[in-house]
Amino acid sequence: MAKPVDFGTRLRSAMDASGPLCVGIDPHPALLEAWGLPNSADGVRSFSLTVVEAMTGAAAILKPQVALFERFGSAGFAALEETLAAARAAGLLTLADAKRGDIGSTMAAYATAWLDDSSPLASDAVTLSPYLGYESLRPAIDLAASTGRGVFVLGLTSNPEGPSVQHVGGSNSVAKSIIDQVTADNVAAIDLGHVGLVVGATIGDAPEKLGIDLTASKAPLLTPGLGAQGATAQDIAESFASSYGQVLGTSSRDILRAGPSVQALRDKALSVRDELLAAKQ
Ligand SMILES: O=C(O)c1cc(=O)[nH]c(=O)n1[C@@H]1O[C@H](COP(=O)(O)O)[C@@H](O)[C@H]1O
Repeated sequence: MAKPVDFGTRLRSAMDASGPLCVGIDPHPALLEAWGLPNSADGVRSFSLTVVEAMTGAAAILKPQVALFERFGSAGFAALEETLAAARAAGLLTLADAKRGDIGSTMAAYATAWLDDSSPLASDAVTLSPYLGYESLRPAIDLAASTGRGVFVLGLTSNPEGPSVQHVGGSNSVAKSIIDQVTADNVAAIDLGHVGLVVGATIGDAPEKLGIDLTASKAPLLTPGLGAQGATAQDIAESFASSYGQVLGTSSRDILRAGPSVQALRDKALSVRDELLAAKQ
């Protein structure tokens, strides 16, 4: 069988075609209510399919937040499967925000669930938590490589509690050690590698303070924190500087609040995308 095109190449093509934007599908109860939808699996399905329709051609990738589907059990997972299938049919990449991380043998099962062609939940990429040690993620990193998919490993997260773990060690910080290992996994990539990093839009000068070189990592950089958590495209441009070309700006509530009108959602996403493009230095 022909080797699949690698994730970094597929993501770069999508970013070139539609802009450097990832739209989160986070069907929170308050958003469902604002959209006039029930707080149920049916409501979540309708919400998510509307986002897929609105974002076709306006975003490079969609990021369904798995917990907001999972809360409805099997019916919620069915809605997630339908959402992933609709995105695929529309030519949109998908990033399952599941934040998985476990001992290697269990990690292999998580990898199969989110990254194997045979799984109904197969996505183009999945978010991973490296707290059990970066190498414990190996089954997912390797399966992603062999199936043309990607992973996004938490590096410097957007929440205020993140530094209490990630900055520990100063110039030899926990975050730097994770990012160094991502860099090693992406070494053969020409442009973007298949191992992405989650680096919040809210991190300020943390990379500089911690001596972290995001550019050398060749990682696609997912930057939550834009919009609802207070960060702007300009903040991202300042924090990321020479790695800005790797940035995939991501926003959920700030864009989703424009719904339920498909046109209003699309217009809002396009304006966030244009701000990201304009902030490029
Ligand atoms: O991995 C993530 O997506 C993530 C990492 C992080 O550091 N911060 C963060 O906010 N996220 C997710 O990104 C989304 C942000 O949502 P908004 O704040 O509504 O834009 C949520 O789904 C979070 O779970």
